[in-house]
Amino acid sequence: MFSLGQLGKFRTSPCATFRIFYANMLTSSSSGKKLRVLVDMDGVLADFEGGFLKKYKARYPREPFVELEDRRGFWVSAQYGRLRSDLCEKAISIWESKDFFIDLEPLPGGVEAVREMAKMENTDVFICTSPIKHYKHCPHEKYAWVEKHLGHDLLERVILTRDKTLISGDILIDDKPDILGVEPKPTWEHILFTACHNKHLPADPSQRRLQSWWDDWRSVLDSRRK
Ligand SMILES: Cc1cn([C@H]2C[C@H](O)[C@@H](COP(=O)(O)O)O2)c(=O)[nH]c1=O
Ligand SMILES: [Mg+2]
Repeated sequence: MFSLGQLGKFRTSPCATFRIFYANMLTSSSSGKKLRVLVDMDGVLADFEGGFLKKYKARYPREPFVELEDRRGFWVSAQYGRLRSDLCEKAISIWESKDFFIDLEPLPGGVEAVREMAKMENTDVFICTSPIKHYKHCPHEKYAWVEKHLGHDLLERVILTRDKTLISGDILIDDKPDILGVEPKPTWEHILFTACHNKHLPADPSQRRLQSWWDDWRSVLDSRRK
């Protein structure tokens, strides 16, 4: 704030000076000083893998399946297709069904972490998630999941996109190891969130990880603050 002495040095009137001062304050807080955190949903906030396996076993009790500890690679459908070619379609039928996305359980600590981020000063948090192209249930249920677990206000912060490289942010917390799209140089640093399908990948010194929501995500955010 300015002292009265400092105000005397301004050529404009005190009222005009305060108007300029507050305008500058508003401009600087909305011009990129806040840390913008993008948080993925499936595999980061919502237990996609656990929910899939439970519903797959219930619908196809006699078919082979992959234990979560044996999961390799991001695409469930690809691994099931390698097990037996027709199982790829059976896997897809699970997440294309009504109530798949809304029924996903929250992953431990995720909802609490997002709620805390949303209250942090100088931080803007967004839920950044890719819907499936079979759009009958998924987009609606993703919004419903956010409302159910994070509350109505967080609906303002939902971004549905098939291409996360187009979204600007400082950090993207996501379980998919390779996040590609039309923008070759996304603005965010990708923090790889550990999941059953990516935990065996060799350590990559150029990519930071969060092992879970019990890991020190606050320090990761702080490390990107300007
Ligand atoms: C494993 C797997 C996932 N999907 C779909 C399901 C979700 O809508 C997205 C992943 O979204 P995220 O924002 O990257 O978490 O992909 C799929 O179509 N096939 C799969 O095998
Ligand atoms: Mg994900």
